[in-house]
This record gives sequence, structure tokens and C-alpha cells, in this order.
Amino acid sequence: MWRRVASVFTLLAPSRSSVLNKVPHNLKFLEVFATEVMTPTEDGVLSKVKTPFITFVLGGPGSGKGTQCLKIVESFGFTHLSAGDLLRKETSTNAKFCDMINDTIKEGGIVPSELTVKLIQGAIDSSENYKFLIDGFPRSEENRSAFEKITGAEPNIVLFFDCPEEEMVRRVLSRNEGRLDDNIDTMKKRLKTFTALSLPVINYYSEKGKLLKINAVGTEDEVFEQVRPVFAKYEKEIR
Ligand SMILES: Nc1ncnc2c1ncn2[C@@H]1O[C@H](COP(=O)(O)OP(=O)(O)OP(=O)(O)O)[C@@H](O)[C@H]1O
Ligand SMILES: Nc1ccn([C@H]2C[C@H](O)[C@@H](COP(=O)(O)O)O2)c(=O)n1
Ligand SMILES: [Mg+2]
Repeated sequence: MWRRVASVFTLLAPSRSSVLNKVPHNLKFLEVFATEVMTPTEDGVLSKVKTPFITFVLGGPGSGKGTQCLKIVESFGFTHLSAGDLLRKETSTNAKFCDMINDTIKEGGIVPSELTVKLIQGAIDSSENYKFLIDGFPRSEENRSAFEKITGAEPNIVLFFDCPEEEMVRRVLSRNEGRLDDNIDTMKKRLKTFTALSLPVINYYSEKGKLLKINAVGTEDEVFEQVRPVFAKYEKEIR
């Protein structure tokens, strides 16, 4: 019997009552790519629970992360969680943080990690899916460590869309979606933030052997032809 994935965080946080506690050998789910685990239901019957498969999707502003995520969703059935979209949505539902989020976005900065992780955590917990694309996160070492600390989880894989600055600027300035940050002044600041704060995270995952670098130059379909085999390789874990 299949059950929806339990909260990724109740699965992973060892301090709470969690399925993790019932897995032998102290293996971390996300490191062993297990996709199911036997866990007792309230009536004591063992049932299979799908375990989460997390992909972080990184790249500079306008490198095409969101565009490629939509294609991955179509082909591989992931749930797409864009950290930027979650923050923008929060500005219309949470008056307390509205100005802070908008100001940070306009200034090309990074919103305090605790809030962003909370939004991602909430979105994962309320999803019926077990495979997630977390787009535009982590954007700093602080983001990364907050996610690990709060959730106890790590990504299975990390995609990095590598794009020259001139191309990112061209794409952002012709995006035309009415975003607060699609202007040259904010874009210059975002590129500085990317170099100073996001590249170290990309290097971190590269050193851990989790980074898959994609050349983001080319048509959307050409770029996706590099992305497709990445997920095809993990077919067993994500089907
Ligand atoms: N391969 C491509 N070639 C040309 N234009 C592209 C390509 N991929 C995406 N675009 C366009 O570039 C713009 C930026 O793409 P997208 O929104 O996917 O980038 P992003 O990495 O999510 O950016 P951000 O970090 O600002 O959210 C969009 O208008 C999109 O249609
Ligand atoms: N981890 C994140 C992700 C996004 N933001 C803020 C700052 C970004 O410039 C903006 C837009 O994000 P995008 O849609 O381009 O992914 O949202 C952040 O503070 N922290
Ligand atoms: Mg985007």
C-alpha cells in the first residue's frame, strides 16, 4: 500500500518522532536515494512511504532556471518550488514582511533565511508529491546552512545553469513579466550578490560531487536536452 510522502521534515529530523528513527544503520534517506521505506501506521500495519527526492536548481539571475524547471515538471512530474515566487506570494498575504521582502528584492539582496526556509518547508509539507525542484535556493551559505539545520535534509542533486552575464542581462531586461527586479540597476546588484554569495554555494556542492553543470546558452530546447539525461539517470528513484 502506498501512502503520500510523510512530511519530509518529520521523515528527516531525528529529534522528532520520525520514520528516520526506524531506518536501520542510521542511513540518511537523501544520501542513499532510497525511495520507499516500511513504516507502521497507527493500527500497526506496515506500509510503504515514498521518501523525498530534492533537487536544488541554481544559476544567476535570468539564467533560465524557472524555464527549465517547467520542462522538468512536464517530463518528470516534479513539483516546482521557486523561492522567489514563494517570497513574492508572501508579499500579498503577509503584511508584516511585505515591505522587507520587496525592499530586499529591489536592492538585489537576500531575504533572511529563516523566512525562506519556512516557506519552502510549508510548501513541501502541503504537497502530495515526493520529488521537488527547489529553484533559486540556496542563494547563500546562510541559506544552505539554515535549510540543513531547520530541516535536517540535503539535496539529492544540484543543477547549476551556467550562463554568461551579458546573456543573463539580455534575458532579464526582455522578460516583461512586471517584476520589481527586472531593471538594469537591480540586475547589476543581483549579479554582484550572485558572485559574492551564491557562487560559494555552487562551489560547495561541486566539491561534494553533487553539482551538475548545464551550459545555459542555446535555445530552451537545446538546454533541456542537457537536463533530460540527468533525470533519466535517476529514473528508479523518481518514478
Ligand atoms: N535558453 C533560453 N534562451 C533565450 N531566452 C531564454 C532561455 N531560457 C529562458 N529564457 C528567457 O529568459 C528570461 C529569464 O528566464 P527565467 O525566468 O527562466 O530565468 P531565471 O533563472 O528563473 O531568472 P530569475 O533568477 O531572475 O528568476 C525569460 O524571459 C525566459 O523566457
Ligand atoms: N533564496 C532566495 C531566493 C530569492 N530571494 C529573493 C531575492 C531574489 O533576487 C528574488 C527573486 O528570486 P528569483 O525569482 O529570481 O529566484 O527573491 C531570496 O531572498 N532568497
Ligand atoms: Mg526564476
